[in-house]
Amino acid sequence: MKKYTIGAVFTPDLNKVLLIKKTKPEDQAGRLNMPGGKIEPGEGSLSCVVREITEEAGIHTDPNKWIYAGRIENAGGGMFYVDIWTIVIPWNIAGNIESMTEEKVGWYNVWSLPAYQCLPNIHWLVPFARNFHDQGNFGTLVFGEFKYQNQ
Ligand SMILES: Nc1nc2c([nH]c(=O)n2[C@H]2C[C@H](O)[C@@H](COP(=O)(O)OP(=O)(O)OP(=O)(O)O)O2)c(=O)[nH]1
Repeated sequence: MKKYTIGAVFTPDLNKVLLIKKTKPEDQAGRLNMPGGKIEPGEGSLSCVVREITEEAGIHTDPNKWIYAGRIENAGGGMFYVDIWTIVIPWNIAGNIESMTEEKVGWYNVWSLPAYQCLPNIHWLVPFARNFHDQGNFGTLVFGEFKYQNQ
């Protein structure tokens, strides 16, 4: 079973999301995704997302501030899952993001994500994750478990 995390990181105004230009795996190369990566043996899902954001964007995030948003997995389960985490970070930390690997990180306007550059499910994962922080939308919060059809 392959286990991954991705982190939806927002600025305090909820207008910008942190995305990374992927170079791997092959099906993601050249496209924008949220930062994240593989959960190491013995590592917790939350620890993984905190570590990956540091490794990829050079910022430390408070583990207590992350919200678990849901999980996407293959239909039937057993092959892989991706845990989705989300956080709002303070402006002074948002201003300090830095690409730590060849995969460049940057802030993107949530209202005008570049259509063809993003992984397809980014277009629903971003508003889904954003909803957890949007006080205007309290009461409509939906938690999820989303399964993909087996290929
Ligand atoms: N948005 C989105 N992300 C996905 C999907 N499937 C999937 O694996 N991911 C994410 C989870 C991981 O962050 C990343 C795949 O891991 P990776 O190739 O970048 O990293 P890796 O396994 O080498 O792990 P690491 O070296 O960064 O720890 O893609 C998906 O369907 N949608």
